[in-house]
Amino acid sequence: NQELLRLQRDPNQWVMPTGNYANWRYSELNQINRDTVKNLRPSWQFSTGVLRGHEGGPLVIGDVMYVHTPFPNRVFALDLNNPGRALWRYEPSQDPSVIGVMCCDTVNRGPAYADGKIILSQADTTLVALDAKTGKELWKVRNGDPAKGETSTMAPMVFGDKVLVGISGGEYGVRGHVTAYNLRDGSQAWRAYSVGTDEDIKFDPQKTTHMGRPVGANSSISSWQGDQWKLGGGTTWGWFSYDPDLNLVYYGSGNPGTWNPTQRPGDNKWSMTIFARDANTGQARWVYQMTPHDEWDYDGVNEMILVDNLTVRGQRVAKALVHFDRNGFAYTINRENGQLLVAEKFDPAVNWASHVDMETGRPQVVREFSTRAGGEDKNVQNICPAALGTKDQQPAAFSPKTGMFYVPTNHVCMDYEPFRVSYTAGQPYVGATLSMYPPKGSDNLGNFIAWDAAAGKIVWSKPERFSVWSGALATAGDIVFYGTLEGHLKAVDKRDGKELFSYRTPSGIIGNVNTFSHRGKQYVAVLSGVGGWAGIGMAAGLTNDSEGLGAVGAYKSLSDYTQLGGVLTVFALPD
Ligand SMILES: O=C(O)c1cc(C(=O)O)c2c(n1)C(=O)C(=O)c1cc(C(=O)O)[nH]c1-2
Repeated sequence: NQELLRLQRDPNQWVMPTGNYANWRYSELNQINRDTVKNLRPSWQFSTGVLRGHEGGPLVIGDVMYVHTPFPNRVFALDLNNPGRALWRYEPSQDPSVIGVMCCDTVNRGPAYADGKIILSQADTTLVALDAKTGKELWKVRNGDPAKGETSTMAPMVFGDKVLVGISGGEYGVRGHVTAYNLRDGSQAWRAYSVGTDEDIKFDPQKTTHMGRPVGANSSISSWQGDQWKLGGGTTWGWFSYDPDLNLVYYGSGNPGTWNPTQRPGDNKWSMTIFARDANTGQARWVYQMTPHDEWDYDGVNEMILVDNLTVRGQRVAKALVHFDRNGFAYTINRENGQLLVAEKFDPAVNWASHVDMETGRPQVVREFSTRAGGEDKNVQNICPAALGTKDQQPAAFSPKTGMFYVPTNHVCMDYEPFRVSYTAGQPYVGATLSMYPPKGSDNLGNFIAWDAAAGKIVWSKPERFSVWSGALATAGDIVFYGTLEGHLKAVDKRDGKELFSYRTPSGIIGNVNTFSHRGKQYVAVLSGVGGWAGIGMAAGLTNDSEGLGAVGAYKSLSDYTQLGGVLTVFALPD
């Protein structure tokens, strides 16, 4: 989209949830920097009136800030010339029964902006375009059916004249897809499934490649038993990135249907897969399946960060993609052709696989931590990472100034007991009982790390009491921001992770930090409002340790530090 290509270069604005098409979450602004950040103060705050987990962050277009909420998915257009005053408010009417089929809290990762429209993907899968000036509905379309467990939490993205959106419901046997709608009127342009026939998944058996080779005919269906692919999962609830020169969009697919691996033999393609698709047609150029035949719920949906000119073991790579997967491996890939360059653990605790075979691309699974090796109803213990991964949806930041990645991570292990389930539409299709805890010898559940994607190495690591469930922001001020589940907004030195600033906001932070400037002054904005999978105990009022798929027990003490409540805080330096 020409307008977005232009606007994403303007550091005064924040025009898409990911910062730019490459998912950098980086800003050239440097008024707030290593020396001045200690003076940062809240400038104004805004309560959203919604209690559950607030993911994503506000967009800033010109003089207007657009703030969204979890279900019921309110949107506020706030006037930056009169901070906190709403120019308009929008609240869709949605059947609240959708709340019951959202796996991991009622979160929403933010709307998209393009061509004078704000595009929101509601929990009930309605995609609605609003007039950015007035908040009036311009068009809306239904992308899925909550009665079958299809919901939405993700941020849509606009490419050219289309808006692309995915779907949630991997815990309900939903077959994932991404769908492009025409920005003009909401009519459907194309839809590509993660699993299914070559036509459904938009693969060309001869031209679409995996590890450099054509995938061949029926690559997905032949990797499933019988009709199981129809409940195959591979939902698409994470982030999109886009390379305008290659005209390719990148994203990952989630877990295969049912968490009980014994019930679904085969590689379960193309769940747990990175896709590179043509933005005009949806046709797949290349794919890479990170976790064939998943046994741990390591959804592959985390963001793909696009960087240029990396030198990996002496080889110059003009166009690379870096991805921190739930499975604990960080991948560096040639984004033109899908060639695997680096796959290394980004938490030393990761134990389910010894390494990734660089010839086949397959992780080498350690038998002791295979959840199917002992059959059903066997409790496999001390698997690291836990199902919520070494990193979940919380996005990392990239600084072109340092060439480093700044990654919010989880440091959590699990016991996993698979059991047999049968499918009923709209009912959980999980088939595993979990408990979660920190790795042996650790008492912290998270780390904030800096990562070198060419070498595949941690540069520094800063422990946090809880998982870092918020998205990072790197700036030209030589600092990196992130939020903690206790509710602190922190700024650290990009060189060594040394804490330079910490401020306690009213609730735990699972939102993504961003920055903008208005009338010559730099601001930093973040949503507080604890929740998400890590905070599901508090968000949904669950108290039994095994509830929330095992997250309730692990994060039990969170309520000693924070309480629910959505608040936007905007920070600035004193005049
Ligand atoms: O399979 C799915 O469709 C699906 C959807 C979502 C979601 O939409 O939020 C999550 C997950 N899976 C998931 O596995 C997960 O760890 C997770 C964490 C969160 C969150 O926002 O904290 N959502 C989701």
